[in-house]
Amino acid sequence: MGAQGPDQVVIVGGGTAGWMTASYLKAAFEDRISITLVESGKIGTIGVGEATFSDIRHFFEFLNLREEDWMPACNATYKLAVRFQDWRRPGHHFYHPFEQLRSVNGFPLTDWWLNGGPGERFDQDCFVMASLCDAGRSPRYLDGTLLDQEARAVTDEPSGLTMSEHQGKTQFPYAYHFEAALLAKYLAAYAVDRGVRHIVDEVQDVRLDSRGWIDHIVTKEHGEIRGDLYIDCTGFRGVLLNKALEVPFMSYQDTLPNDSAVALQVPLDMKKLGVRPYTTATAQRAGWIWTIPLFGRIGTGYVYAKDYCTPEEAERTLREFVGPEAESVEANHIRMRIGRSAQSWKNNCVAVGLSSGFVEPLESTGIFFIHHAIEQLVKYFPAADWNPKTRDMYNAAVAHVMDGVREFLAVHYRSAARDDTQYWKDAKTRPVPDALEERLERWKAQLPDSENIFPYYHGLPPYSYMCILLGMGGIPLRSSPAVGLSDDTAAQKEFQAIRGKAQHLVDALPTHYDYFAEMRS
Ligand SMILES: Cc1cc2nc3c(=O)[nH]c(=O)nc-3n(C[C@H](O)[C@H](O)[C@H](O)COP(=O)(O)OP(=O)(O)OC[C@H]3O[C@@H](n4cnc5c(N)ncnc54)[C@H](O)[C@@H]3O)c2cc1C
Ligand SMILES: N[C@@H](Cc1c[nH]c2cc(Cl)ccc12)C(=O)O
Repeated sequence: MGAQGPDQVVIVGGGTAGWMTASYLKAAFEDRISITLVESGKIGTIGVGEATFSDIRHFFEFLNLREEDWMPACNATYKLAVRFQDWRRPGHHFYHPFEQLRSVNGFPLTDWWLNGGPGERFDQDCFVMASLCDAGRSPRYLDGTLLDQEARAVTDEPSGLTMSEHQGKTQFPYAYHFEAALLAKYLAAYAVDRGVRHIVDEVQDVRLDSRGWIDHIVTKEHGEIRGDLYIDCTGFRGVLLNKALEVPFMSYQDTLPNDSAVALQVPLDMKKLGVRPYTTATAQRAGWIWTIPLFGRIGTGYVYAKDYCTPEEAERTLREFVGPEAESVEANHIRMRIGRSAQSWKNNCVAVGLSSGFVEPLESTGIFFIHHAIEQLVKYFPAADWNPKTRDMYNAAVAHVMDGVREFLAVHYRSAARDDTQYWKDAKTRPVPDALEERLERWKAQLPDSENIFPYYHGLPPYSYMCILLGMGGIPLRSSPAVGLSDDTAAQKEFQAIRGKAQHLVDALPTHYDYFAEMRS
């Protein structure tokens, strides 16, 4: 250990979590810490074609990586929204977009929409992005400029803030789709180039000292490896935190029953078919199917609850959904551990990634959890005295993010109008996390705002809750009485402005495919 504190870091696991952590810590502390990353050559990583939050741009900025550098290497595309298909009824869709919701006279535009919006679709009337998604547009022009003046101002946003500090200040207009396994490979080169020692070997044992702290790990071929701080990035196995240090795992299964997935990577002729600029989540009999457009292929998979559907049935449903293009592609069946570790940091071990916690990928939060954990680890990096208060603050921040996202996902199922199978009927009566029942009652009286959603930072702003409640259609909502009593001229003008801007952008912007064909040429 150095004079400042722990400076020998050992990371176990070479998936997205392991390499994101190694590269970020190197960017933060350079050669003032030494990092060894051990990954098994035999135990595979999870990588299915992932979607992200927009905040991940801060990760790339921190590493000084530009889109032109990393995106082509990861088959990445832009994500303007999540499209929820068939959650209300077959044939219905709505978007949860990356776009700040406008307010008029102190009320969100959605409140005015409930009182008398111009059309049937709240997403198209209140957000420009819904029309861009329907039309398959890129958020950038072919020369790389962002879609409009307002969004350009967002790129001048203050730098050097963590994600939680950015929340509510600006809303960047897009996130990404990419192959997480390729990102891990790309970041491995970045990290090794900056001095990270990379060992391919299996950790067979974790030896503790008399206080129960990790003393060293034992590998199959490289013997003992010692460090001050150990980072567990071993995925659902939780080799260090859950197994060796016996930190219990708290399941979220009572409120979020989906525990299984079957995934396919399907090569497609994107030139012919185009590339959708959004993630699609299509409701199914016992769960939902994700469709993530990558460059040259789609990542797709059925997330389901095995209490309601067998793996064979799930694979059959997925293959029928995708069509003949998937015939020669092998399916990957995955059991998901849904919930979080009781503490993600115990003694000298911090878990990052699936070993820390995971919820089903409905709102693409896995990589957001990793990014958030790494930012918090830097913020609360231990000193020589290993002050337990630092650890406690880290554990609270990480737990809040996951518990908050758990609530947000539970809202999706509780509010979905669909009730055609036992799975969807049970979704209406399944218990929800503490305090959400009361929040739902409040939202029936007044749309969600920052005062009445989950009270700690968890990545989701109030407008995200509004989108889900308005789109899912199963919970009665009403506009504020004050909106009904007010002159709505300004609101109607705003609706018109959105429609006009959407039309202009649909006409002016290139297709999503054309943008990436140009970027790669
Ligand atoms: C079905 C599904 C869909 C998902 N979709 C999304 C999405 O759309 N968006 C998103 O943000 N996230 C998504 N995720 C989550 C995302 O894929 C993961 O968070 C991410 O890939 C990080 O995984 P990881 O690195 O924690 O674990 P893994 O990828 O499982 O890596 C574990 C690593 O630990 C190593 N290891 C394990 N045991 C040992 C040992 N004894 N010795 C040495 N090494 C060991 C393995 O070799 C491997 O390198 C999804 C996850 C699943 C399951
Ligand atoms: N901080 C997140 C929150 C967010 C705001 N809008 C959306 C939309 C979707 Cl689909 C996911 C997430 C979000 C972010 O900006 O990424």
